[in-house]
Amino acid sequence: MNLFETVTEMGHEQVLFCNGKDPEIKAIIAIHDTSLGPAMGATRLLPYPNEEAALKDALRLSRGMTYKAACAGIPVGGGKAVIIANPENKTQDLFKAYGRFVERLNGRFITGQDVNLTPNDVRAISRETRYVVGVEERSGGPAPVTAWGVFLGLKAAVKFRLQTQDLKGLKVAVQGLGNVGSNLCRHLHEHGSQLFVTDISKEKTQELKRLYGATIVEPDEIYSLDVDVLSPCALGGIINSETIPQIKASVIAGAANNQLGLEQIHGPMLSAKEILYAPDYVINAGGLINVYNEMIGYDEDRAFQQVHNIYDTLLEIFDRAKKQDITTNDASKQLADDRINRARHIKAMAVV
Ligand SMILES: NC(=O)C1=CN([C@@H]2O[C@H](COP(=O)(O)OP(=O)(O)OC[C@H]3O[C@@H](n4cnc5c(N)ncnc54)[C@H](O)[C@@H]3O)[C@@H](O)[C@H]2O)C=CC1
Ligand SMILES: O=C(O)CCC(=O)C(=O)O
Repeated sequence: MNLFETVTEMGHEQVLFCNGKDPEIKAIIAIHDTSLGPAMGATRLLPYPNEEAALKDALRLSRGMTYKAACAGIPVGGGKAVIIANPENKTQDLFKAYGRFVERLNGRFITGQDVNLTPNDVRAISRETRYVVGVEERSGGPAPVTAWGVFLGLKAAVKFRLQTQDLKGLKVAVQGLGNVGSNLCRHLHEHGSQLFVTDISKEKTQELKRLYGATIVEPDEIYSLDVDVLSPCALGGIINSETIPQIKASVIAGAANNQLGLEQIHGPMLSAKEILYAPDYVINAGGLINVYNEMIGYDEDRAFQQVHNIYDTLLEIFDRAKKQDITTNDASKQLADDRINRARHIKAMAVV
């Protein structure tokens, strides 16, 4: 990878390689754009196959955070961090060392809990830095709010594509029954939808069957189900050249970040199949909205009100895509770019 060419092309302001020996730490903090405010983005920990994969993840996720904040109308920028480690080897000292790197950025980057971090790990980071959000004691953790936003976004997509507001009897396939996916299933069940679920954890699928009468399917069967909606709530990159031909759902609306393998190839492939894709960083903005509210003084009513806007924002994006005959992903980028450029313009005017 040609590093400077890549970050220039993607528009990153800064990429920080955090390296330490005692305790051993390898982490990457990517700050994409701070035009709207300090960069916000949670930290994930994964045993990446190589350093390039970790860097690519950090770069793409942080860019997604810039678009997420802009589309949600939240005055923060986009950042994200990855720690390269096996979850089995994580220690409180590792997170404290990581927290010191975050602190040294002096508020340019504010982080929280993503894949493989627990509330306890976030607490360890917060011992070394003020710039942490998503602490359970303050706002209850972001996942329930994210799930509510995904539920509203799914409703908007169903309204636009299937011309109905009624979710009763709607067949929804949910991939990943973690913190977000399980809460989403609860909302869908309460609205009478029929659930088809998968997870690599048998315990989680059994629990959803017990609670909501969900039909359990194997992980590789989830794409080809004859359902109305496919809701990816596990991993990124799962909408790709291999899975798109299998998909029978006419709506994709889920929480996972970076769902499209390659945006410029797989976005148009979905359009060609008339599958309506709810851009991930728009529909899953509830977590960011929640932690932003925590940062400015938590008010649950205000946070939920801001999450409600996801419904209208998605309808606006679907409409824009239809009118201009572009992908929904490109339409959401347009919306984000408009807002970011306006903020840059106002800043430039203030300097003159
Ligand atoms: N937690 C939040 O507030 C937010 C989460 N997201 C994204 O939403 C997704 C889900 O987040 P969480 O629920 O918090 O994560 P989680 O870690 O609680 O849940 C993920 C679930 O996916 C399952 N899974 C992993 N690989 C799978 C596979 N191949 N097939 C089926 N299931 C598989 C895991 O066993 C786990 O149950 C992630 O991509 C995350 O980045 C995005 C915005 C905010
Ligand atoms: O939890 C955070 O710090 C912001 C939310 C986030 O990282 C995400 O939406 O992926």
